[in-house]
Amino acid sequence: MSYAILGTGALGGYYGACLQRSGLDVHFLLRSDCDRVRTHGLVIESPDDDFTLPQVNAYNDTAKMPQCDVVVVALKTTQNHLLPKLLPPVVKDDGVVLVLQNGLGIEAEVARIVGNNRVMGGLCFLCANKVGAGHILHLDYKEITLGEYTPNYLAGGISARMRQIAADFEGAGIPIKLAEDLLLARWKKLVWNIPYNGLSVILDATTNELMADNSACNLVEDLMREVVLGAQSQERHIADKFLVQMLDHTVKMKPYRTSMKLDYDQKRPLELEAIFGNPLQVARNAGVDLPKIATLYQQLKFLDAKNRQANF
Ligand SMILES: NC(=O)C1=CN([C@@H]2O[C@H](COP(=O)(O)OP(=O)(O)OC[C@H]3O[C@@H](n4cnc5c(N)ncnc54)[C@H](OP(=O)(O)O)[C@@H]3O)[C@@H](O)[C@H]2O)C=CC1
Ligand SMILES: CC(C)(CO)C(=O)C(=O)O
Repeated sequence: MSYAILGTGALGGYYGACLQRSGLDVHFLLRSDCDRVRTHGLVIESPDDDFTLPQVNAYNDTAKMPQCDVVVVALKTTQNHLLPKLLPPVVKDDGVVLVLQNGLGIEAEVARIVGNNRVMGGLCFLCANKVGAGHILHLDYKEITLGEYTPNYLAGGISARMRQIAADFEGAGIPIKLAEDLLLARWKKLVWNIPYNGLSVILDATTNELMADNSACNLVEDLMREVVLGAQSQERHIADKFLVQMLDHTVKMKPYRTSMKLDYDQKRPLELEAIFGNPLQVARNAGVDLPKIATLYQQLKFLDAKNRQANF
């Protein structure tokens, strides 16, 4: 299958480069780095092994890209207002859009653009940063959980095309899990993203600093429990042992500045609606308030606005 990568930053650059290295036909959409990457290619630094792709198919416009079987959305969700223009030229009629972004409800937005049958979601447990033009630093982890999108997020089961995409990624060295229920998988990812992304900004802390402090750790757990309530409001159940696993995982993780903290430090817009606003809204629509998450969201909105004003 052919792959289009929309947004060749940390996540798109890393996975796209792995796919190309494994021999697949990959096409990269870039913004500021396009000229540089067209002439010098992509550089990946990774604890697994460093590699360079001296030549890649680089574009600055999806209208110039070939139509692809799998179109990976790897922009920040703050750029998703561009998707109605970016997606239609690049997805084959029988192709699929694979949303690899963090957050909730994005597949439904994409389905409104390309149709209900052409959307899949993926949750990436990856720690990677873009450190220069066409230069990606992969720090830790890389597993992706794939799930089919269906209208209203009913459990979509395991499809043949999920298996095909999984085989391509696995062939490129990326471990894949297949989820029968994308919505459950998305809420499970929020168990990590809501506390750690939010608190890393509010408390100006790395993951290890949060885990080393009792009161911060208690707050992480309280927030995780509210995410579980949010999931319950959508009839999705997350067991306590999953929370324990996430806490454990984070203690063992290399000290990490979350993607939201990196955005904040670089005065880029924060992915607040996808990670906080949408989950709060769907829970509220089901009659469930999540007060600690709502407080975190309000504080983050303030800091995000102030941070970006200071940018001008
Ligand atoms: N990084 C990680 O380890 C993880 C990230 N995620 C999620 O993945 C998503 C992507 O994050 P991440 O890769 O870190 O973000 P990055 O900012 O590193 O990458 C996004 C890329 O999109 C490019 N871009 C933005 N607008 C356009 C446009 N109009 N046309 C072409 N390219 C554009 C940016 O270009 P430019 O360089 O010019 O700004 C940037 O390189 C987010 O939802 C994030 O939450 C999830 C798990 C882990
Ligand atoms: C869980 C983690 C660290 C990696 O996937 C992440 O999603 C983030 O930093 O936003």
